[in-house]
Amino acid sequence: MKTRDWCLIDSTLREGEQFALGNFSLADKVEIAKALDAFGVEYLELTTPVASPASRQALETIAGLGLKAKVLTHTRANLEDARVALECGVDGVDILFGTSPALRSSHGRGVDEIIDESLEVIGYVKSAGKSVRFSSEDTFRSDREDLLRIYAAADRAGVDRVGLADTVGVASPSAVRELVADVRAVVGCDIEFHGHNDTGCAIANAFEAVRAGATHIDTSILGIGERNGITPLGGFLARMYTQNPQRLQEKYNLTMLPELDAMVARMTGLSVPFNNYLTGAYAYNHKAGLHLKAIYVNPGAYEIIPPEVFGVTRTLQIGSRLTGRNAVAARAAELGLELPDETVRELTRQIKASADAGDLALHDVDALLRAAAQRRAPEEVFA
Ligand SMILES: CC(=O)SCCNC(=O)CCNC(=O)[C@H](O)C(C)(C)COP(=O)(O)OP(=O)(O)OC[C@H]1O[C@@H](n2cnc3c(N)ncnc32)[C@H](O)[C@@H]1OP(=O)(O)O
Ligand SMILES: O=C(O)CCC(=O)C(=O)O
Ligand SMILES: [Mg+2]
Repeated sequence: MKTRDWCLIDSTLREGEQFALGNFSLADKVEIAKALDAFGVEYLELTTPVASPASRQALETIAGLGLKAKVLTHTRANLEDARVALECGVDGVDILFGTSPALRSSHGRGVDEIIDESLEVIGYVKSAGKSVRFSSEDTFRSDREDLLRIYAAADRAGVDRVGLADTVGVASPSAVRELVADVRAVVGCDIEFHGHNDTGCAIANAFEAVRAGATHIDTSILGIGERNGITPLGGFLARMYTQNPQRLQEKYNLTMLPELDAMVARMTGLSVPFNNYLTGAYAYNHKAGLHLKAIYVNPGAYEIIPPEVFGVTRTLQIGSRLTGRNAVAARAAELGLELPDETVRELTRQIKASADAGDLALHDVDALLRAAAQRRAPEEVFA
């Protein structure tokens, strides 16, 4: 399916800092910013400089690095916050205002006040010649008419982008598709989507947003953010790779992904999750006999994305009770051993029986195969 061109706003340095363990030092932040820039993300979003002295220092430092990626910061719809943001040398300011009943009861503004205060900040940032985005926080629990009125007003005021934020992860892919299409009908500017993963839809929702006309997608490395986080960079790119592999490879240095995931894992003191998209330890592990047979013939049989595209490698787990004779024969061939079919079948039976008490490591499988080959005349073993 043809989609509008889209780009990434990586928010590891803003949403990711809101992750429980996202306590990055200045050196960490600079390392993250440089790595994401080398990867090719188009925008970096950083925490508001009014959050703390170190937040301001990080924003000034990263805005001054001369990166190719544009540096944005995320502020309230508040003139003082915007003024400080501009002082820090950012390329653009992402402002937000909660529009749902739950958030309006927290900040206390009605729709007209939200519009008035936001337009003042939009005008202020535009007059400084910088880009500005308006996002309605908790979009998917907000009244549709209010939302469209607010977005249309922001668009008329010259905002560069409007943002839809699934702040609590309640949206489904069809809800995202419908709302992005409705917003697309009332604004001419770009549309951004920010999706939380509380109900496991963050990647699918970002994907539907793009298909419905969104141009900017928020991600973070490993998906870190408030609670269980947002659309993960790697998982979203895996989804988009299936749509247009060539375009993705042109846009980003995809083989850097394992490095990015490992970097944030190290900085947060966690491991990359075992089942992580693309870079998890077992994301390219093949175990069952039927799978192994097909993989030896054609890896695409059980892989939608070749692992080398994202700089990872596949593992074939041959020493389990689920193994099959084709896998055992293929491993023997890889070792340069030629074994008759009956020997391979017998070895397969042995491996299965042993593995019932625990998987055999590959070197144990290899030892069995070599021992079987040695029991035969050398001239029969090596063709
Ligand atoms: C869904 C999200 O992730 S939104 C982004 C969240 N990011 C952050 O919160 C950044 C880190 N935050 C901070 O460091 C602090 O909250 C600060 C510096 C921004 C503000 O600190 P404080 O002045 O101490 O206020 P506090 O955090 O207690 O309360 C938030 C204030 O902002 C107001 N506010 C909330 N949203 C907005 C908004 N979109 N625009 C303007 N004001 C807002 C609230 O009404 C409240 O002010 P009030 O007490 O006068 O009603
Ligand atoms: O500003 C935005 O679009 C998103 C803010 C945010 O982090 C959220 O609503 O979850
Ligand atoms: Mg968020």
